[in-house]
Amino acid sequence: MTTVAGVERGTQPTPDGARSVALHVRSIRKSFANQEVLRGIDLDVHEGEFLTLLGPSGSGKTTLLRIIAGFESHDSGEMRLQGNDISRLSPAQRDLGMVFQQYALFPHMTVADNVAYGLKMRRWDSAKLRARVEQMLEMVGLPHLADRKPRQLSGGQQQRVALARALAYEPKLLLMDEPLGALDKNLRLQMEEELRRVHRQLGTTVIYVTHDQEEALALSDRIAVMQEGRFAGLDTPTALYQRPPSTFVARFFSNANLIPATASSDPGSEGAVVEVGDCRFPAATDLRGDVMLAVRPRSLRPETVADGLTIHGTVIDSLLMGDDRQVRLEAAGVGPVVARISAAQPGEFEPGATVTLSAASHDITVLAP
Ligand SMILES: Nc1ncnc2c1ncn2[C@@H]1O[C@H](COP(=O)(O)OP(=O)(O)OP(=O)(O)O)[C@@H](O)[C@H]1O
Repeated sequence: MTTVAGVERGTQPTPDGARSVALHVRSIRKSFANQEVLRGIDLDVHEGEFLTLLGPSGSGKTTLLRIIAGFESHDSGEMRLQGNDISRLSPAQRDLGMVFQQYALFPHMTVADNVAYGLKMRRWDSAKLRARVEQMLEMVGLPHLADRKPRQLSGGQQQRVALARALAYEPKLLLMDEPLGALDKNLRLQMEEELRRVHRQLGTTVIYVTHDQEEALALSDRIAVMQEGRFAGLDTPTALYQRPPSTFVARFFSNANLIPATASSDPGSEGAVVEVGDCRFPAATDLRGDVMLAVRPRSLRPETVADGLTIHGTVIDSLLMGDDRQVRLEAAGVGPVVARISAAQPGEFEPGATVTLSAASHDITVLAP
């Protein structure tokens, strides 16, 4: 029952068919020395959901995760885990799984003992414990390294052990803060696949922190985009990417170009018409007056369209990126614009070249400025 956005993946419906809420967060506020870093966070994470907190440095992601974990107190608001108020519980009482970038393994213990640690703390009997450790090491592909010490492992292998350790006792909720941040790109992609597979297999509810859009896109059922202590958007990756709710999300999440325009009522229809320079096209929006058009680099193509935005510009630079070419141009009446065009596309895209690019109206989101 996996969908494109993966929303249904691994979730456990309640008898009435709705997905039950694992973590319920309402109106969480937090200030440090008069600076408000969380400004009223509302969030319901569903059973089995993989939810990512995505945002620039300082937007409050780690603070929110630490408050959920119990390492940090909140000033006001409420938090319930599977219906129970956890606000006053210590981190140990909350019993959550955690994988942090800096959350090191115990160096003096073997890999197997690291994975067994949480099970011993919970007094699992030894036969059950051994079977579980074996199963978890199997799951992360490291059964042959059970007797090694952490220093004898690569960074990626250490993160796999950390994941196995956090998941071993089937926590109600797994919190992960930039767990792949220290890994190189290839290893990160490999670990993303691994995380997706493990999540599908176990159906654990996960809250994941990252500032990397691609990582968030690859992993998440839903993404909460954080901006200065608030959610600027909370939706499936596809919805946020294709229909960003604000200019901040458009820029941060899909690297969209933001192009000033004017929207007015279309005398010929119920809808609106958007004007940029001498280009006019119908648009799906209730906004009128000054607006901002969000146009993703990939939506701009070297062709003309009947309904949409057409821009003429001079190429400033052109960068080959594998199958794509990233072209930056200065467009007449619009300003700087970035387009991402197939490298196989014939045509002149070298600096100084004059080009015409268009985006179809259905690929353009009209936003309040
Ligand atoms: N213990 C603290 N004392 C004072 N200020 C803090 C403390 N912890 C965090 N802050 C401030 O709160 C704000 C949010 O920090 P937080 O670490 O939650 O952001 P973040 O989105 O996780 O950033 P990053 O991606 O850089 O980790 C920042 O301005 C930070 O300086």
